[in-house]
Amino acid sequence: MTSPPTEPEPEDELDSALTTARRQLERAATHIDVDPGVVERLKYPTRVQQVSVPLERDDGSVEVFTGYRAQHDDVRGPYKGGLRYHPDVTSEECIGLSMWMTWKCAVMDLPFGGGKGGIAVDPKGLSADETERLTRRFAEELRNVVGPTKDVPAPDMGTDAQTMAWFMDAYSMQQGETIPGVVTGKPPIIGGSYGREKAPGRSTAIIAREAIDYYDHDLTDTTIAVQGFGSVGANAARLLEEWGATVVAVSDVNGAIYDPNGLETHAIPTHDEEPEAVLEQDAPETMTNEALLELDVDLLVPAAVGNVITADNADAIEADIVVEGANGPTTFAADTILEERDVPVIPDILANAGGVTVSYFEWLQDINRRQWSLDRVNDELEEHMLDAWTDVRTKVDDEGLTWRDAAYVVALSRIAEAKATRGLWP
Ligand SMILES: NC(=O)C1=CN([C@@H]2O[C@H](COP(=O)(O)OP(=O)(O)OC[C@H]3O[C@@H](n4cnc5c(N)ncnc54)[C@H](OP(=O)(O)O)[C@@H]3O)[C@@H](O)[C@H]2O)C=CC1
Ligand SMILES: O=C(O)CCC(=O)C(=O)O
Repeated sequence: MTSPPTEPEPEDELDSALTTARRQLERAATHIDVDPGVVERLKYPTRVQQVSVPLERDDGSVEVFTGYRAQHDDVRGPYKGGLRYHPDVTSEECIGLSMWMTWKCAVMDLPFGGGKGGIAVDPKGLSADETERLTRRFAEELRNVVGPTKDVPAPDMGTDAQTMAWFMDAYSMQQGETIPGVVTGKPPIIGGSYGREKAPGRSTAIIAREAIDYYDHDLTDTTIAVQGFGSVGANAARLLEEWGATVVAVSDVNGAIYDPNGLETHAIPTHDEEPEAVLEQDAPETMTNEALLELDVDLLVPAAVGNVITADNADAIEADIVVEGANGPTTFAADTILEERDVPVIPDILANAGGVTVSYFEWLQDINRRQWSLDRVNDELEEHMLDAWTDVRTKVDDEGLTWRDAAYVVALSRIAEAKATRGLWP
């Protein structure tokens, strides 16, 4: 078994999502009795499909973008995970993110494995028509690797319900029949689930609420800073405010607004409603994203991009609790520093798992051609999140693990047992 590095290493260059995911896996594996062969297999994806996606721009010129779909592991069910449109998308990033999806689905006990993909493109530089053409061509290029029983994409950064609608339509046209279950996160009118869009923010809020209670804080007396005001951050911030917390700071890519008396988060447009609008709102103070992370608040929710809490700023984090809304916001080295400083970090694979959980509900609805009410979705989500929280919390309490190690141990035990039961062929 590999020993985890004990000392944080300097981070001249930040680790890729893949390196971080592998280091987290190796560390977690030291806490359970797991076949080293299983751990070795889990360090690698089953496959990564790389495709060229040509796009005819609105001016008639042609540009070729690179797209990926990483499929990490499917021992527990079809690959599952989002499609990201962002300039920084790479093969390595998709593999790391697909590994996190494998653990996320397992920690939630969903019958899925992990996948992730995307296109290296700035979606803000595309018209709606261009985004549609790009998405349809991407669906065409991925036609052989996706499908309701193979690999089921969903929204992630830079994609949304409309993107999924185009993807589903293109795939259905290729197959000659309507197949809603090829993607989740679609609009409800074509088989999407009510509540999917807000689900990762909702689960982040639910887990934050439980963590606040666990550490003997009172939600109505809690100050919160949220980085990123998109699908995850805005919905988490708004719910936590509805539940009585004081959201003192939120941000978008350009910076943050701060009000020590609390912001009215429902009055601030989300990324979906109006990108880059946060700094235009009335607030007593503005600050950088870096300063937001270092605010002296009870709870910090990084909900934008990866690698924002690093060895360089981990010592300056003043929050009592960190709940990860984004995927991979904390580097491996920063995790170690925060552990030494007794700052609990509730990991992404638990906190933001509401998205994939409601995606699972959507997949069930599509297979059964039934639609659940929003109340049913939210009730079932609450139940699933509390079950997963209890599983992870029990490991924290009984074995003294960090929250991330505990979540990994829950996930890895389920995956390892499934692999042992199915065996390695040939
Ligand atoms: N959508 C989903 O279903 C799920 C998403 N996640 C993860 O949550 C994170 C956010 O995703 P999502 O909410 O969907 O994304 P969105 O695209 O909806 O929103 C992203 C938000 O982050 C802001 N942002 C972008 N770059 C930066 C930056 N460098 N610094 C600070 N803020 C920035 C954007 O600002 P602006 O408006 O100015 O562009 C926007 O407010 C990602 O890590 C994603 O993988 C996790 C689970 C599910
Ligand atoms: O809903 C899904 O299938 C995946 C969402 C996702 O990409 C994530 O949780 O990071």
